[in-house]
Amino acid sequence: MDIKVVNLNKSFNGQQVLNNVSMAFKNGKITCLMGASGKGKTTLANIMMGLQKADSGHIEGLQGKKISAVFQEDRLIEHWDAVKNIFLVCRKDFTEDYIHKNLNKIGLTDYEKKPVSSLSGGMRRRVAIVRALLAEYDVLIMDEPFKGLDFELKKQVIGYVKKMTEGKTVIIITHDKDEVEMLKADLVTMN
Ligand SMILES: Nc1ncnc2c1ncn2[C@@H]1O[C@H](COP(=O)(O)OP(=O)(O)OP(=O)(O)O)[C@@H](O)[C@H]1O
Repeated sequence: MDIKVVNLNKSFNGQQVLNNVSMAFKNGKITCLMGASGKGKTTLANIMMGLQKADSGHIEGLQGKKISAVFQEDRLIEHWDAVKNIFLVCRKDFTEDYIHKNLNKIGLTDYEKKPVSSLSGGMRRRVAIVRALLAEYDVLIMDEPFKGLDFELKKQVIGYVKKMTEGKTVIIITHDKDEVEMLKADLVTMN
């Protein structure tokens, strides 16, 4: 079932952020959500994840679905290493060895037994991405997940995300048209 956002409204302190927003995300496909800063993309993602409540309107197609997420911030446990961060939330049938393989696949090296606080921004980003992808989910929501990765790395990580999410419903918030093309994703714009 597709995800349908129907007539969603949300205000903060009397300022309307979402004004009768309606849109759809295709089941089993990657859709990019674009729109100028401040248009409410993150707010919509938060409502989809149940982290915030809409003032009115509703969302269809998420009932009983497990959602995994990459937030704008990495939200890692700073004093734990990468593998421990991922192992905490990944599918219970995944081993530490499999986690290492996934980190290596997107070019991560020299991360072992180090607190993630000591890794570079691009390394931490990739840890957050692998953590989301190895969790159990039906729907994956990613808020500017590739921001800060250089072009070559972005290509590599996007290839990995595409492969790992085949057949899943994925929503990616981005400001970058190149990413939409590289992902061969559908595009939904917030006006
Ligand atoms: N908890 C909150 N309290 C008050 N205002 C908020 C809150 N969350 C978001 N806003 C406001 O809502 C508006 C939309 O914010 P949001 O982060 O959803 O936009 P966005 O489209 O994701 O922006 P960006 O592309 O810059 O990430 C902004 O004006 C923001 O200041």
